[in-house]
Amino acid sequence: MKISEIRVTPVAFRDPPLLNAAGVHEPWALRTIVEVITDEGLSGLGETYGDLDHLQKVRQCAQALVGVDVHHTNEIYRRIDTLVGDVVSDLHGLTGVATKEKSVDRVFATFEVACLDIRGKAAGVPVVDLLGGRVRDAVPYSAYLFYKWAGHPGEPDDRFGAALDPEGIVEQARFLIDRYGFQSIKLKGGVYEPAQEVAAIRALAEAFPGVPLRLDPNASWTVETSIWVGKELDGILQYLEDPAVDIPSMAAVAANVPMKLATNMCVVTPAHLPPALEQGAIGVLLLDHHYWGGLTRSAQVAALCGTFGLELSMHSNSHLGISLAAMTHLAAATPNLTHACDTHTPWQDGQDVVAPGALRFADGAVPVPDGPGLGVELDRDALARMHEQYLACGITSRDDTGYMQRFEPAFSTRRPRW
Ligand SMILES: O=C([O-])C(=O)C[C@H](O)[C@@H](O)C(=O)[O-]
Ligand SMILES: [Mg+2]
Repeated sequence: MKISEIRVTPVAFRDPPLLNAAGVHEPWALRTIVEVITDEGLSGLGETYGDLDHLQKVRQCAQALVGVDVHHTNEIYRRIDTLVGDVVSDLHGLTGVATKEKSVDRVFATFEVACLDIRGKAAGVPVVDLLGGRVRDAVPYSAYLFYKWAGHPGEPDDRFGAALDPEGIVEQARFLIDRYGFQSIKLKGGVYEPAQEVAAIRALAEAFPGVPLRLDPNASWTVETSIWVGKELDGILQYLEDPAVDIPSMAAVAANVPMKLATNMCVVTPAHLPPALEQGAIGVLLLDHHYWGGLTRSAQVAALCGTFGLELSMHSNSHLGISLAAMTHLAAATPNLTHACDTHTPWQDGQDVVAPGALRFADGAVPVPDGPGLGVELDRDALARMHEQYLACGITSRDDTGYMQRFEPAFSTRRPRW
């Protein structure tokens, strides 16, 4: 089953003004959709970041993969490793440092997912079966709360409304839980003074007793502030995500707070695991196949985490249904991924490049799609429409900070901020 063609299509979709430590989400989020087609006429789907420098690398690598068998992912990795010469970093900086290895893994991941989609279709089995088979029929996700403006400046309010204080955050949680049935809650912090974010978590604990809660300020706090927050939220947080900026400061926090620390920022590539383990910096790793090198490599990292006593959750950026399907197959096949995963799906509010039906939420969980491969089909009209949106929207790389500075020129992403 040799690759005969790869189509790479950047797309844009509406995104609400979600606030984070880097600034605020722009009106359009970007993704790149990859279709790998084989000489036998089977095709597979991948989804990845839409930032221009990453898109260019995906395009360049796509050409170099024609002729490779879809089973030969080592050869696919080798070719991509040769081509991805320099480091690609996120402008928003919310997924940790950029390294050469991570840049290669980020490009490779989308092709690996598409190859697994093809291999599943060829064998007549879902991708989860290529990863060892399901250990759960449905994958729990958490309600991913954000402080947010009522709407983008100059536009009408969106359907989610404003959430600028603890009451607004509780209201947002109710809105998402009523619609999706989520049974865990994550609050994106690093936006307001830590005391306000502590108050928001306390308000959530009161409104949703017994529901696991997490807080993620994206490395906005000093070690001292992180320890203060950790002690304030003793017995309330399930885990505290990336309070401090690097492995040594996370280790200093971990030694002094009662709950486990989680990360998708200080451990983002295999080379970060040994120092993080040695220093006891984290108790939970947020996997993300988009930068951990695809589904198979993520499963290997998960096994390693099991060996070394790290718990697992899953990280998410703004994404569409191909990614949600891939995340769900991976999580369904990963026995030690016991925490509910992050997803931005509710914020995309039904916009998608995949045909409706295969993916749905029931009680906050996504049942593993049954069809062969990823189990999702491309909606070509939606793809064309979202590509037109990409061409028209004028955004080519995510820049939460630049967008925020249009409204608050003094806004700074200094870390730690508090
Ligand atoms: O640390 C995290 O969980 C993230 O960085 C997830 C997303 O990037 C989130 O912060 C966002 O989209 O603003
Ligand atoms: Mg995080």
